[in-house]
Formats: sequence, C-alpha cells, structure tokens
Amino acid sequence: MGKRIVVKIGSSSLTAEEGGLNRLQVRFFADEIARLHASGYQVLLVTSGAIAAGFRRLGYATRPKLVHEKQAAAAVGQALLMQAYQEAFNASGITAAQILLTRPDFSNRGRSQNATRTIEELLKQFAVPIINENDTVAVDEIKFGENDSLSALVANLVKADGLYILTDMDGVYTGDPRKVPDAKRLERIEVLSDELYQMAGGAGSSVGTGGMRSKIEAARIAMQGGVPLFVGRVSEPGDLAEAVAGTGKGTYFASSLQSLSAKKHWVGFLSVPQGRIVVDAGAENALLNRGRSLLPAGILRAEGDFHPGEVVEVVNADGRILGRGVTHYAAWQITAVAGLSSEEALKRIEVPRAEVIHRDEWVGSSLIKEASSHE
Ligand SMILES: Nc1ncnc2c1ncn2[C@@H]1O[C@H](COP(=O)(O)OP(=O)(O)O)[C@@H](O)[C@H]1O
Ligand SMILES: N[C@@H](CCC(=O)OP(=O)(O)O)C(=O)O
Repeated sequence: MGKRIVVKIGSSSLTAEEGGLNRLQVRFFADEIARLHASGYQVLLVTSGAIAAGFRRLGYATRPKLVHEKQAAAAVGQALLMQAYQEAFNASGITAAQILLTRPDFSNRGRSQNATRTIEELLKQFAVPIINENDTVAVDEIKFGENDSLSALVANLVKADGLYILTDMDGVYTGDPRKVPDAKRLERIEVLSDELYQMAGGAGSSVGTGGMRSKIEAARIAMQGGVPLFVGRVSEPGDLAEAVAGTGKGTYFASSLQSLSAKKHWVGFLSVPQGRIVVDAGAENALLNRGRSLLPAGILRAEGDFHPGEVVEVVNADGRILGRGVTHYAAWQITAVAGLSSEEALKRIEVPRAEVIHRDEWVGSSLIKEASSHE
C-alpha cells in the first residue's frame, strides 16, 4: 500500500460503555498516526465517538436513542473529541483540522470537489484532517449513522492508497466472536460473497453502531473505488505501522481489479439522477452491448427538467432502467433533437458535442445492481 491512508477509529475504541471519552486512547491513536506522519505518510482520520463522548455530560444515563437527543449529545461530544485530538496531536507538533461531512457532500459533485480541495490543501500543509459525520444536521433519510461507509467514501474521494478501519475486534470472523466462540478469523478477503454478509453481525457494544455488517459495506465501497482495506485492532504501540506494512492484527480486503474511474464511481453510486432519457432498442443495444455513447438518433424523449452536466437515468420504451450517465444536453435540447442524426442535431442546437451521454460517463444498471444487491 502507498503513502496516503485513511484511518477510521470507531466509538468502541475511544469511549466506554457508560459514556465519556477515553483520553488515553485518543492520545494512543494520535501517537500511532504521528509515527506514520513522521515517516512521510499523509493520514486522514475518520473518527466516531461524538455521541458516546457527549451523552453523559448532557445528563443522559445511557446512549440516547432518539435522533434529536443523539444530535444534542454529538454537539457536545464533537467539541470534546476535537479538543482531545488537538491536544494529543499538538504533543507531536501536528496540526489537526476538523471536517464535518454529510452524505450530500459526496453525492453533489460541486460539494465533493470543494471538500477535496480543502482536504488537499490541509495535506499539503502537513495537517491531519479529522473527519466525522455532521451529526447535528444529518437527518434520518441521509444519515450514515455509522462511520464505516463514510470512511470508505472519504478514501475514494481522496484516492487513498489504503483504508484502515480500526475496531475492538482483531478482524472479520466467520461469526460474531461474542456469540460464536469457535468463529475463525478470515485473514484475507478477495470477494464479498453472500456468505460473508451473513457472517457479519451488528455492533458489539452499546457504543458501537454498525458492527461488522457496516464494515463489509464499507469494504464494498472501497473495493469498488480501488482502495484496499484493513479491518482490525490496533492496541499496542507500533500496531498501526504493522497494519500498514501488511502484518497487522486483522483482515485484509483486496481492492477490486476492475475498479471504476472516480468519475464513473460518482455517476454510478453517489449521484442523484435529475431526470430520465427514454431510448429506442437500437440505442439500448449500443449502450449495453457495444460500449457506445448515446447519440440523439436513438432517443425517444426526455422526462423531467435537467441541465447539462447533471446525471440522468436512461430507460427503454418499457420503462426498464438501463443505467445512468452525465448528460451534455438540457432536457429541452433533447426534446428539440430526439431521433435526429448527430449532424442534424448539431445544426439545430448549440451543444459542445454530438454525444448526449459519453460512454466514459455512463454506468450500466447491471453494475449498479450487482453492487447494491446487498444493501
Ligand atoms: N463476523 C464478525 N467478525 C468480527 N466481529 C463481528 C462479526 N459480527 C459482528 N461483530 C461485532 O462487530 C463489533 C465491531 O463493530 P462496532 O461495535 O460497530 O465497533 P466500532 O465502534 O469500532 O465501529 C465487534 O465488537 C463484534 O462484536
Ligand atoms: N458520528 C457518530 C458515529 C456513531 C458511531 O458509533 O459510529 P461507529 O463507532 O463507527 O459504529 C459519532 O461520532 O458519534
């Protein structure tokens, strides 16, 4: 693995069941990261723990269950968490920076580009970006809830060379070791099988959230982004360096060989389609079987109001979704030229090129379905 890494630390590693932050643990992880930083690694830290760190201070006896209570606890705990990291990193002369993200920050290309630019600048200045979900504003429908998926999206966003998900278990087992005592550790995972999803259970403690299930989901996202991943435990000085060296206490996941380009990954998995283009059988065949771009000649009509640069779904006349891609035409422009030859279309409207969706910005639905069949 290379030199830019994302390290994710779960609530279970930073806080106690009864709530409150374990400052010794924060210091320990900061020292582990500082060690790598000193040897030239760019490290991004995705940290959980805000809710667990804050709920007791706010007067709740146990980790709250209601959304607004969790949000209030996170508002208190996030400040405590950052304060602890600032202190711990300061001791090694490292500047820590807080970044709070929500799902739309990944699905909106403009926002994700802004986040990337900020992160790149921080790394250029040798700072360590410390990332968490922006819990106080994330509403239920768009919430990650756990930080495993968030860390995988961050790893893809910054094109990390590796993602290290640190937890209280030394890897992925054939069953939850808390419940299945003879479960065996899996050293290396190449393919995310259905069986694996069944082996992965929920959280192990009252402070953890996603359990192994959400770590497998994170693996899916990272593998598709071409980022290799480690899930395991870092408990002794030097353990993180060992994990990075490939000899850590945990499970290694290979990155998918056929990883998608960052653009295709965004189109297929992060974008929100803004409308539909209905195509004829010829265009369907060209897109699905011949790896071609979509031209005006194969289009029957546009549905919805979309603009150039937005992602649209492409469907056939029966309404079957064929895939999605970035449109270079606005909906009204498609209406003006649907069914025409490229030459004729370019005479009638002003567009930079004839392709309505270029094949490099197209992801077929079989790929999207295959990836989301486990969701
Ligand atoms: N197949 C499995 N292998 C290992 N751990 C598992 C498995 N299934 C469920 N778990 C549970 O997942 C827990 C780690 O996830 P979680 O509690 O969410 O921690 P974190 O806060 O670090 O994200 C472990 O403590 C373990 O009990
Ligand atoms: N954003 C939340 C994360 C919640 C959580 O417990 O996540 P995780 O430990 O990754 O399962 C927090 O900081 O409390």
